[in-house]
Amino acid sequence: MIVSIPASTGNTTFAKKQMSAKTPKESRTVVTDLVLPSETNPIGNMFGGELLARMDRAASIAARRHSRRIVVTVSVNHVAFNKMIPLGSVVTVEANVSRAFKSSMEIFMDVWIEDRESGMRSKANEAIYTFVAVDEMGNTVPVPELIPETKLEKERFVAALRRKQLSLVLAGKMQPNEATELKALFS
Ligand SMILES: CC(=O)SCCNC(=O)CCNC(=O)[C@H](O)C(C)(C)COP(=O)(O)OP(=O)(O)OC[C@H]1O[C@@H](n2cnc3c(N)ncnc32)[C@H](O)[C@@H]1OP(=O)(O)O
Repeated sequence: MIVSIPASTGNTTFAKKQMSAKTPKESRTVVTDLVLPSETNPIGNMFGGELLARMDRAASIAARRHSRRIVVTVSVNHVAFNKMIPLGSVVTVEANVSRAFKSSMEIFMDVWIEDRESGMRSKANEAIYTFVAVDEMGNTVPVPELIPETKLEKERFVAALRRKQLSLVLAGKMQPNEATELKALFS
């Protein structure tokens, strides 16, 4: 997904404010919607592609709120379809920026479904996408730092560098011997 917002007002105070470090809760994005018949497979469960699209939209909003720039999906790093999501389910995608690098942001998504009678939520899926902030010409631009606050945010922040290196190695954009954080796991 590509999301566009006005990139600059030409006002330096505005630009500085855009670049100050932010916490995950400042860009947290929660999207709740039903599963309709047109979004299901022949056995009445939600299509994986529909969920991927919903997650892409939620993640792009979180990345845009964090960076206040145009953001594009550069990589879908991890998706786990752990649980079927039946027709009529109420599905909530919660997207949090887990780490910001120079121009890229890792977005961690937790997907929940809600029991109709009890209202209890259970975790159905999770996914990790990477977005990059760009200008109107498509050139990468810097993003604000992320300051994790909770224990979970701190864990995801630390692991994000390993995931970035793994993603870059798999994409052929980094040599395995340069992936120092990844190698440290095995030493
Ligand atoms: C048709 C479709 O693609 S539909 C999906 C919509 N998305 C798009 O259209 C995006 C298409 N891609 C692009 O325009 C370009 O690849 C860009 C602008 C995203 C990146 O351009 P690049 O020349 O690769 O820039 P560069 O190599 O500097 O990478 C930019 C950042 O992305 C990171 N990155 C690049 N590829 C990956 C990857 N596979 N996994 C994780 N991070 C990645 C880089 O590490 C870098 O991060 P940093 O600046 O935070 O250190």
